[in-house]
Amino acid sequence: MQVTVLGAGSMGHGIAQVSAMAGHDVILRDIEAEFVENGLEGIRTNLQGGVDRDKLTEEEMDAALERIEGTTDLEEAVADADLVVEAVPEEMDLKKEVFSDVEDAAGEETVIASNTSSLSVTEMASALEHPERAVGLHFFNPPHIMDLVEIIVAEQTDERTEKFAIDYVQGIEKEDVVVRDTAGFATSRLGLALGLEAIRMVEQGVASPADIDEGMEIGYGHPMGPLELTDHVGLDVRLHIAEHLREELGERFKPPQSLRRKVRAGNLGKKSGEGYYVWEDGERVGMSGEWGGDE
Ligand SMILES: NC(=O)c1ccc[n+]([C@@H]2O[C@H](COP(=O)([O-])OP(=O)(O)OC[C@H]3O[C@@H](n4cnc5c(N)ncnc54)[C@H](O)[C@@H]3O)[C@@H](O)[C@H]2O)c1
Repeated sequence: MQVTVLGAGSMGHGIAQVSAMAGHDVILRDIEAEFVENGLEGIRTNLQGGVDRDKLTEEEMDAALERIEGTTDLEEAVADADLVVEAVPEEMDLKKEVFSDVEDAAGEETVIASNTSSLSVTEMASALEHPERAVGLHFFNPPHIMDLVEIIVAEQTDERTEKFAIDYVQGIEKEDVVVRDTAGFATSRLGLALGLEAIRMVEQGVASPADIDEGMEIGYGHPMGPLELTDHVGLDVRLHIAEHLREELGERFKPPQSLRRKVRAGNLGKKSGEGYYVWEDGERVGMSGEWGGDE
């Protein structure tokens, strides 16, 4: 089938890659040629990494790359698409505009999906004349490594669309969980609850960030502790989602003061070089602030 991905950023290029690896024809669209090219370059780098680690053959890499085309032209990108997945920035107005523009240029049967990690798919679907074709496909970062896709069923999503989404996710060899469209879905809500509590524990001096993380890694088998994960996701992103969930679900998602302070100071985690840890060249080199340097 033909899959179109809108937005060639962190998530979009990965979604294009896993779709092409599963044999789909893929069009990757962004607003500037440079962004499209960066996305395609990211896919080449990921696939070459897979070849280097013997995860796939050179032939499989070439075949996947052959199936991916880049463009900046929205109409051309969606005209023949069976599935469009948007991975544009997390802003409701933009997502609604993109949904509506896609519907104007796509066929009647095209399923229109959002990779939102927290926004209401039901609200996005309301921008469509045929909202029953809308669904959420919440991929995890990075899509070519992470096995889960959360399928978000909006109020308007019909059975055909839900089944289509499940078949697509299984076809790209990912695991699906089906979740009703509620704030934070299943994974963002639980993941954030753990992250915010860990931040409050650091504020209260319960333990150092490294000890809290190690407790969850070794004691609970989490691949990464909640504070290091917060640094990876971005403190600004977590704050934004916490504010949204507080509004929708109540005070238990109230963002801790230290999270706000760090964001105001520009300490956004790995991407800025400091969050709950200090980062150099993408590596964790120590703890931030009062926990002073060494771990
Ligand atoms: N980054 C993550 O860890 C993560 C994980 C799961 C879900 N998400 C969700 O995925 C979506 C994208 O996030 P990201 O981190 O990839 O963002 P990003 O900023 O890396 O990429 C977004 C891309 O969309 C492009 N874009 C903007 N307007 C567009 C339009 N009208 N049409 C096509 N492209 C457009 C931008 O130029 C940019 O290249 C968001 O909804 C985010 O919440 C992100």
